[in-house]
Amino acid sequence: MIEIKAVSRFYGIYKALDSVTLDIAAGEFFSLLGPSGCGKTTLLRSIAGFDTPTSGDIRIDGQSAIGVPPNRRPTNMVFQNYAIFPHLNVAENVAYGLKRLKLDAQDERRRVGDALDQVRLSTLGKRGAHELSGGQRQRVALARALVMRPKVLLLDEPLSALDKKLREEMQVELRSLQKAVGITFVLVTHDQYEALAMSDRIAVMFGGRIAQVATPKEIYQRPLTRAVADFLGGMNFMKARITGETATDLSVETQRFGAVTLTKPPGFTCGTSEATIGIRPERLRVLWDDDTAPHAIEGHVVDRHYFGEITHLIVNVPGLDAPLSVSETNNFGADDIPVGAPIRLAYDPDALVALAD
Ligand SMILES: Nc1ncnc2c1ncn2[C@@H]1O[C@H](COP(=O)(O)OP(=O)(O)OP(=O)(O)O)[C@@H](O)[C@H]1O
Repeated sequence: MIEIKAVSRFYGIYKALDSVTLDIAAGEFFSLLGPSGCGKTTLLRSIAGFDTPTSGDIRIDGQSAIGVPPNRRPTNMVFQNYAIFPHLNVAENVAYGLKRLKLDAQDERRRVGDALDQVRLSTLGKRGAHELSGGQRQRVALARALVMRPKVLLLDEPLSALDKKLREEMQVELRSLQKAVGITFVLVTHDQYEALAMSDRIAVMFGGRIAQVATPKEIYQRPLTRAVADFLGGMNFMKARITGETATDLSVETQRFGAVTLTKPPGFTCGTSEATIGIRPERLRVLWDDDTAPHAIEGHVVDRHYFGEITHLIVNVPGLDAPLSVSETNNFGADDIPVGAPIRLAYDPDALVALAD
């Protein structure tokens, strides 16, 4: 549906996009995720036609979009600071973009009604724009884009102005809206949880480049680089000695996690004697009383942070460069483990990943 081929964008000598190549499928909910300044908005604006790549090609629905103005593309964009007109009511706001299509009044009414239904605002058509909550205003902005019946909806941090609870509700709503309308959504966000919760696939970007493209589960559980692992959540990083290497695998020996064979990440520099490996904090499980596990390590709790449903334990393990971070649910009393207590942690060797730098 959208083919991005070797797209670069220079601002003077600054490279905001560095040879980005990416395919987004029809009907996909695709997220561009990365820290501020990584180039994700520039890429989205290039798909919309508000920015022009310095080199490379963007094809939408099989046709090159380079040189095609935004209003001639089968795309529509929902901006971060969604401008809705304060002097128009909800239905008039939604109808605004349709005026240039010069539809007959009945057609126009039907399309506005459909768009309001899609965002569950059909009872609020007559409301003034200033009489709406943040979530309702966001839905008006979505309806304004959907009423144009685009093949691709581009969303630039659409939920960032909403408070946490409403944002989480809107994430669920946006996801089901996308499934219901069946069109391609491309979302820009710097919030990893938002990307994980909503997307079919995520591209993680750093410094104008794509670091990894994968499903939420794969990118969280199998990050290819240290930076991707770190951006997507907590990760315990460790150095491991390389004892064997094939085209696809890396055998390593670690101080406390023993000898393991891991998938070699593409881009891993061969010929080094050390690798970085990682394990997510929730993949370390507290062993209580007489519990046993095929793989376990021992240490002492040096700090504890309470987060309601979970507790983070910081565990010192002799022989490791840094204490381990452990995320445990509070169902069994992890929030009561005293600082200083000895602790045993179970893990599954499959949870270890080798990471390229
Ligand atoms: N018009 C411009 N002129 C010069 N530099 C620009 C321009 N627009 C963007 N940049 C630079 O290009 C880089 C990428 O910007 P972009 O807005 O795409 O980042 P982003 O990942 O979307 O960040 P944010 O989340 O903060 O919006 C940034 O370093 C930014 O300063």
